[in-house]
Amino acid sequence: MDTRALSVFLSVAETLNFSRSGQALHMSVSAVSRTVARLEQEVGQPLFERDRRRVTLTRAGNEFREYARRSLADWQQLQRKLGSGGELAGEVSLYCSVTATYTLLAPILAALRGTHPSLEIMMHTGDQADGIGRVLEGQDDLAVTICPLNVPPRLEYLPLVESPLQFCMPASNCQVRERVLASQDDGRIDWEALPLIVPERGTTKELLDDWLRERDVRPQIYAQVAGHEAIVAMVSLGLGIGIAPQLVIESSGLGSGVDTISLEQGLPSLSIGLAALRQRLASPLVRALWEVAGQTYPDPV
Ligand SMILES: CC(=O)[C@](C)(O)C(=O)O
Repeated sequence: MDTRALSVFLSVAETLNFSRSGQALHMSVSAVSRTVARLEQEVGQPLFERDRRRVTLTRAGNEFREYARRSLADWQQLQRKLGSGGELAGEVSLYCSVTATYTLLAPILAALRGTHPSLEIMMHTGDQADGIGRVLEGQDDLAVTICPLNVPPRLEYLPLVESPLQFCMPASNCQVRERVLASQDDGRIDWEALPLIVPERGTTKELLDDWLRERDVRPQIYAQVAGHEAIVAMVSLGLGIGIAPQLVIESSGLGSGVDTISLEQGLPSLSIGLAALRQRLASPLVRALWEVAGQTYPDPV
């Protein structure tokens, strides 16, 4: 984009004097004339009328002045947005669970501060199960989420880490724990006798439902909860057994409050990663975060 030519034109449109504009722009009069002549060629019409006494704008020149002002203003705005030296600047909105902010995301954001210091993250936290819906509806550019069983075609998914989905029980002595331990001694857990704290919605709920159905277990649901952190918290209080990704159990700060229940045929491992609309990945800002995330976790399996 030849913004220089537009600036020269705007100066002449202002001074209506080629030599005065030349002086102001530190250009020779002939260079100013050549620049204007080139623009007139591109437009296909004269922009100025010149006679020996004065210079005036033609009608096309007046129109072109509006265009040149708009273009230069847009260009300057874009430059400001991109920061000096073409650096990416602007906001990306990201949805994730509280756990994801201080586990998965912490190293990604640290890397971003080095590579793209003017990229700002607008973070929204909540149940990771809502991430896919929020991205599909355009509420957020990106979400950290467990890979859905079926990735919608409009969506791109970038796996970052794997974490096994685990059953967990209270770590301190209580009725629930005693019952789990007693039934474990018999070699099998009586699932129907244990209060179960389960996810309200999302992939982990679907996986648990499948797991229970395959074993013909009709569980006693104690509570349906939004967010794995809430499940772990309730389990640590002795209210029941629950499920959560190992990552959430380990980093909950309540880690010592819950124990994982080891099973021969437990729940499947989960892929946790980033989701975005394909279309949104065309934005350089969204793409930058995506790429830095991929570099931060190069080997997700
Ligand atoms: C998907 C995700 O962000 C976690 C950390 O696994 C979760 O919150 O469940």
